[in-house]
Amino acid sequence: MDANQRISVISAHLNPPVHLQMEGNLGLEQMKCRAKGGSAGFKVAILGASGGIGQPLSMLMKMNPLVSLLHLYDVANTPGVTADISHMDTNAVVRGFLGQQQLEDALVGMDLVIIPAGVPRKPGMTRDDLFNINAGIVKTLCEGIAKCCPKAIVNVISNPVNSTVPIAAEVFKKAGIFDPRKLLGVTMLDVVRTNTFVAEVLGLDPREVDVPVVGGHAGVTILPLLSQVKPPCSFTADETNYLTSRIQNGGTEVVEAKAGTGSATLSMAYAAVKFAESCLRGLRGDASVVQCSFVASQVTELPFFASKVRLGHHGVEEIYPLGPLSEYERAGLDKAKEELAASINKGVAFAKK
Ligand SMILES: NC(=O)c1ccc[n+]([C@@H]2O[C@H](COP(=O)([O-])OP(=O)(O)OC[C@H]3O[C@@H](n4cnc5c(N)ncnc54)[C@H](O)[C@@H]3O)[C@@H](O)[C@H]2O)c1
Ligand SMILES: O=C(O)C[C@H](O)C(=O)O
Repeated sequence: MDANQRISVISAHLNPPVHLQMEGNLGLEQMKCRAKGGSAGFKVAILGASGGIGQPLSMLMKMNPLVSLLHLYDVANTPGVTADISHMDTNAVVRGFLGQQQLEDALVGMDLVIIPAGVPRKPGMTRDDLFNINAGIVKTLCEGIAKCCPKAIVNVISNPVNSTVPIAAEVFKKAGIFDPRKLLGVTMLDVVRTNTFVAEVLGLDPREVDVPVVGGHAGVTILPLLSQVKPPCSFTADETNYLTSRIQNGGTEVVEAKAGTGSATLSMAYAAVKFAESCLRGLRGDASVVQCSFVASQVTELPFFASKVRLGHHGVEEIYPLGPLSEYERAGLDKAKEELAASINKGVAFAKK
């Protein structure tokens, strides 16, 4: 870097870097080069970065060595969050973007876009009660993605996931860029919770436990396949009932404990980073990266369904079948599919309006 460039970088840092139009002669393209630094890495945008999930998620992604450039976008408070996180002495370069007029700059060139933008539940609400506000937010953000980074992998966190993922798909179809491999609804928190609760019952370290959770991300659509638990073991009927109910109501447990101040944020940020890291490892070409996710699918007759997927260079490379189900799980699957069908249709109808 020559002296002029150094002066430009210093002056940019004296004025908090809220957007990429740097002073001096350091333009967007050069900035992207600098952001790559000496080491290879992926470019990741977080939309809704100032929120309860967005802030810890931004912090954890800044700590992730696979990330070289981190764009933090929100309609509020990104200057402060960006200034704060940018002081962490990790590799990723952080840039903030505030408000709709900076959405496109936030998205250009991104490899992975994570969307936790939108309102959370309060006690007494279902995730579907968030539809009226969050559907429009996700639609607008996905229109930006379609225009500015149509090849990016997209991780949708905003609820109701069972509807927001179909909305995103419709937006991408309308723009002519839909690639089902690249759109992933984040159901990782259900897996994280399941592993934790199962480990409690079995007296194991949760890191040793792995249970697939299929279906969707709301109430009865969250279907843990306890019969497929690793390490293999069996549960009594009471244990199965207790675990299934606790897993399906895990979100509500947090919403009620937070008593009107929001829903899961910290465990969600943890789960989102675990999932995003798997997507990045897939992009990098790591073998056998498998997670559960709500994706366009032919595993059932529904157009979207959560199940185990293998992640690779293009996103979802393979979707695994559900495997053998217990009678209890088969009954759960019927209930899950009925509710899921309605949520998917609602999302599609909204996006087609
Ligand atoms: N998929 C999951 O497992 C899961 C888990 C927890 C929460 N959630 C969902 O994630 C969403 C966010 O939850 P939270 O607790 O972080 O909420 P929050 O209210 O704390 O934060 C949401 C953020 O989104 C921003 N925002 C609003 N409109 C925006 C727009 N048009 N563009 C960009 N940003 C915008 C807000 O300014 C805010 O910073 C909720 O819908 C919640 O239900 C999903
Ligand atoms: O429960 C919620 O509303 C948030 C999230 O979907 C969760 O599962 O914690």
